[in-house]
Amino acid sequence: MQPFRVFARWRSLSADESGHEEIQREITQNNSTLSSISIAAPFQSNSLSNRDQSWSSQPSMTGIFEINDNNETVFNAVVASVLPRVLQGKSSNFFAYGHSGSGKTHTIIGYDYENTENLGLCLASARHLMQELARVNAENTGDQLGIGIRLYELRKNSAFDLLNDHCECFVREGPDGQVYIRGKTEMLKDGKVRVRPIVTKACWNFEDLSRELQRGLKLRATGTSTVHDQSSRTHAVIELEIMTKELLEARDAIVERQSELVPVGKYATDVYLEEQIRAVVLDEKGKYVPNPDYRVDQGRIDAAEARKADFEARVRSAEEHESSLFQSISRRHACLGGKLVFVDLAGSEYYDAKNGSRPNQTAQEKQEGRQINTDLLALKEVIRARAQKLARVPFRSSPLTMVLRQHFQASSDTDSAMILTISPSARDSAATMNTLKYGSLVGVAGDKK
Ligand SMILES: Nc1ncnc2c1ncn2[C@@H]1O[C@H](COP(=O)(O)OP(=O)(O)OP(=O)(O)O)[C@@H](O)[C@H]1O
Repeated sequence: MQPFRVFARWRSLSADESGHEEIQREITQNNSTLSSISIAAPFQSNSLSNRDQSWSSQPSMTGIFEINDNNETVFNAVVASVLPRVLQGKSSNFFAYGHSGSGKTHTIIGYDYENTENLGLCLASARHLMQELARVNAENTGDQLGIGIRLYELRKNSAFDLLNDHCECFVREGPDGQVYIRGKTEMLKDGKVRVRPIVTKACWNFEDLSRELQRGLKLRATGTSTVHDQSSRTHAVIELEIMTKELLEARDAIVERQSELVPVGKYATDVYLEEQIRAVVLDEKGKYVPNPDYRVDQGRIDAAEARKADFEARVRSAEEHESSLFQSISRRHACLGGKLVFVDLAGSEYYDAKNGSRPNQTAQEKQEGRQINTDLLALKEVIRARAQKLARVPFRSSPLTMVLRQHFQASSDTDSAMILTISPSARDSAATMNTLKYGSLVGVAGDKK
């Protein structure tokens, strides 16, 4: 079986492309279950050099969807088979990769929320999971299972929380090696401090979840100025996790305890530094020497450290409570913690290592373009390293792979997939070919041992 499944999806010509010449394409089913795509660009296309006028991918595609295939067909082929595993508490990741306007959002979320056959992969999955959870909930009177949704867009080192007013959060690796996405430290009205992570909204039925998602996506649009182009300049991440109210509360309690620890930890550091500074003076040669008139108040340092240790213990106790609660609920419901992660990647037009940045870009756009290239290259390398079972997987290479690390580590690659969204318009030949080249490299990664 292919270590990481790659699919390609041709979208139909849009209204303003009607009359455009289409890319000539051919699919070859190889001896394995994998297919390859050959494309021959029309000769009047001036977007390709002669060298690039025809090209064949390696056998790397698990499936290829044609323009008449709707979202339901894609869902059935790509995601439906992993849902039973998610209902066993496992995780899977799905990526949409393609240039701006090629159909990533159409595939991941969909634009028609009313017709089930048009729901994107994320909403269709949520609908199926909610149906299953409703059946389980009806049979038991104790735990009520639902889906926690997180929705954020990633740009450089920041994540913008679309379920929390587009609040900016930062991607950081903690001393424990885990990656955290946290907002700025906020001072609340009651004087308490809070360090917000990305918000998880608990939903108990499909309609609520769909509404939350739509509300968040509107923020994505209004949080930017030139909507279409901007949406391609961020990676949108949607996480769906099966959970209960108690579990969510236990996780909120951890955040609360961690927030309480922040000022206490800072005070302990300040006290230590203050004491060390008072304990030295500058001599006539400008060197720091011990201050004969001051003795470090070790008692003050110890008291601050003891208080910090106390608050650290409170965090650990909240974490232990969450962990034991998780274990006890999952003994009753194996689906707890089952997770699906969908990533609508930034436009692949930025991934053009050979030709560099696009014309007419501002300095900021160029810098963002470079970051997106780094992210997309890093993602390919992570998938390749995992498929080849290398000892070192380069998760730290970019903020995107840092954020996705926990999801990759929790999931099996054979249950994850990338969908390459491609336009059949000859005008987009170069972009389409770049997308196919990238996907082909991802798809054959496991064979290059
Ligand atoms: N397979 C498809 N069938 C029908 N229409 C499609 C398909 N794919 C995309 N479209 C339409 O094409 C347009 C652009 O698609 P979409 O917004 O999904 O592109 P995108 O890749 O997400 O763009 P961006 O990266 O700029 O956000 C939309 O109007 C969408 O409805």
